[in-house]
Amino acid sequence: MRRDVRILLVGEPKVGKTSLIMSLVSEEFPEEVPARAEEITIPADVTPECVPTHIIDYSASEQTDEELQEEIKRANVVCVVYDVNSESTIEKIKSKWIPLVNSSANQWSKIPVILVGNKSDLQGASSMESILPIMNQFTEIETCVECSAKNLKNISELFFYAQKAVLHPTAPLYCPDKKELTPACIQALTRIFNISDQDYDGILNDTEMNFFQQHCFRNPLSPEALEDVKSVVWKNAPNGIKDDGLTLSGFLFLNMLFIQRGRHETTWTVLRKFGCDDNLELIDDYLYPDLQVPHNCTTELNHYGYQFLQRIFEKYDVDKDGALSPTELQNLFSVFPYFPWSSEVFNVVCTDSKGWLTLHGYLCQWTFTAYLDVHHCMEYLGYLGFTTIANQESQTAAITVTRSKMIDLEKGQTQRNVFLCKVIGPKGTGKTAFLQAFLGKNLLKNDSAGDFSDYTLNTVQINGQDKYLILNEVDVETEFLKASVASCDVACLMYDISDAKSFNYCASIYKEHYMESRIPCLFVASKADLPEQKQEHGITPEEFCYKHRLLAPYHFTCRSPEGPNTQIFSRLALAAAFPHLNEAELSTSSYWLRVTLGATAVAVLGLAVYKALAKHK
Ligand SMILES: Nc1nc2c(ncn2[C@@H]2O[C@H](COP(=O)(O)OP(=O)(O)OP(=O)(O)O)[C@@H](O)[C@H]2O)c(=O)[nH]1
Ligand SMILES: [Ca+2]
Ligand SMILES: [Ca+2]
Ligand SMILES: [Mg+2]
Ligand SMILES: [Mg+2]
Repeated sequence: MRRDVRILLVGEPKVGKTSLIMSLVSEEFPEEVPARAEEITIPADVTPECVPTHIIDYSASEQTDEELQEEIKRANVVCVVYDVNSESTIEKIKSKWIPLVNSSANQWSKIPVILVGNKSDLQGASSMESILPIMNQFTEIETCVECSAKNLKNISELFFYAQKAVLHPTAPLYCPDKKELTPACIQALTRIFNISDQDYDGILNDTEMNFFQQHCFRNPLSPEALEDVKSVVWKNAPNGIKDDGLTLSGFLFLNMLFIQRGRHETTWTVLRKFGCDDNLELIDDYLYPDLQVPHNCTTELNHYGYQFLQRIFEKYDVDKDGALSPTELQNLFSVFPYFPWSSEVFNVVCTDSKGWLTLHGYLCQWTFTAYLDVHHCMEYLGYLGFTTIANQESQTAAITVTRSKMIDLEKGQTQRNVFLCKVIGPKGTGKTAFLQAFLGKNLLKNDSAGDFSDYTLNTVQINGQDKYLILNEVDVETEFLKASVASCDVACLMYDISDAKSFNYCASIYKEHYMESRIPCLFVASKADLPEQKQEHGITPEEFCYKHRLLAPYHFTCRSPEGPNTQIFSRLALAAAFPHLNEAELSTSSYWLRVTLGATAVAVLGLAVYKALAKHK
């Protein structure tokens, strides 16, 4: 909504423009007036809409045509004044004044016009007969009013209408020609209806209408008023009421009625409460609230966020099967201007056997967006009506910004719930298979289809609590690893047991990026079902890890009868959550490490022996 209003009065000489302004200001009719009144400003607190308002006079005897055009450009609304007793001043409305206003305004937005018939005290018959055809011809005319500067009749009304035409314009909402709401208005109101229809039965029941009323107008609706509203709709639009509640068409009808009765401000209040600007687009302040995320801090959904999102899931899971079918998901996003999630999503988080998002997968996806792209996350929450339903000032209430990781490291504990793990290794090592295994999907069995993302996300239990772990695969060959890419909560360096060159990459990545850092590291030996090749590195991976006080490489394979072993993911999460423990733990337990190192060697040997025996069969 505009923060000030500039009203310009134009019209033929001697119709009474200056007198109208003087009458408003002094509350009495001035017998003598100058040709042109000084610009006056009415302070916000004495105007009905509480917006400072400037009133500007025009006089042909004092101003040039250029000056007039300049003033029209600066005006927010133009009052074309005529004399109700003078046909020639009425004729000039369409032959001169409205074309002049239109040609001065910029081509995209027409300046609203109000027709003001002055000197009604001298009037014989009403001028309405001559005025109505003009109103029909020019849709930019908001309204017309007959008044008298002499009797002080309708003077404050005139300025009130002018103010309203600026603050609550008709044009975006309503086509006077077709006598219906504009498509943009229908779209905006439909979104509002869908958000307010909390149980998603297509009807606003009494509770939902009260909630809506409270949200928009901060006051409750009396039971009588509620019944009145419903009966007005029922009488005029019978399919506007169903099961004693308001349907979407009833809701649209009601808003049209407000507008037709000149109560635009009611519909505008509703639209603005739900974030619309004067063009019926959601305003930036609403979609992108300011949120500062300092360096070394991350963003997570908090319980307000999860509670709201779960509610939305349950609302749209109409068949209550615990998963969102494509149609259900489509409906969930019906309040969005575009579909926000690509098909990749279905390979980033868990789905059911049909490939549909379960509540768990859905919450994981939101967690993911909140962590990696918090501004989009808040934008989406805005479309979904978070502030309305959760009764919060802005979407920032759904987000927790974690404290700096430096503090976590100092204190030796973290309040974070979401951790980022980089899975780094040469191309073809099996990173994607590893990432998909985290979702319980076996790439070798073609459990998953479609586009793979470089990310997967799931929950992992740490000390009985669910934590989110994000895996992000990074090919080391394609781009030389940048420090910013290396940064994470835990690094998973992956080499291919069957490729003699692959460990070299991991070893150099480790030395370059992690050896001196406080980021815990785990080595994973992939394709553990294949015969192990001797790595072309001075020392064996086991020796390398031992030397650098790391856990021995974890052997991982997707090709085992019982499917991939997922224990590694708990290990990664644990290392991410307790980075400070790792070094200490490892240095005091080196004896035990040596034991596990030995055990691994035997296990590998065992496998090799088995393979050799199998060959001989
Ligand atoms: N009876 C009657 N006379 C009015 C009314 N309003 C203005 N007049 C008279 O009409 C004449 C012109 O009024 P102005 O206010 O000077 O008209 P204006 O439109 O400002 O004229 P310009 O500045 O020359 O363009 C004056 O004699 C006013 O007293 C009214 O409501 N009723
Ligand atoms: Ca409902
Ligand atoms: Ca469902
Ligand atoms: Mg004048
Ligand atoms: Mg890959």
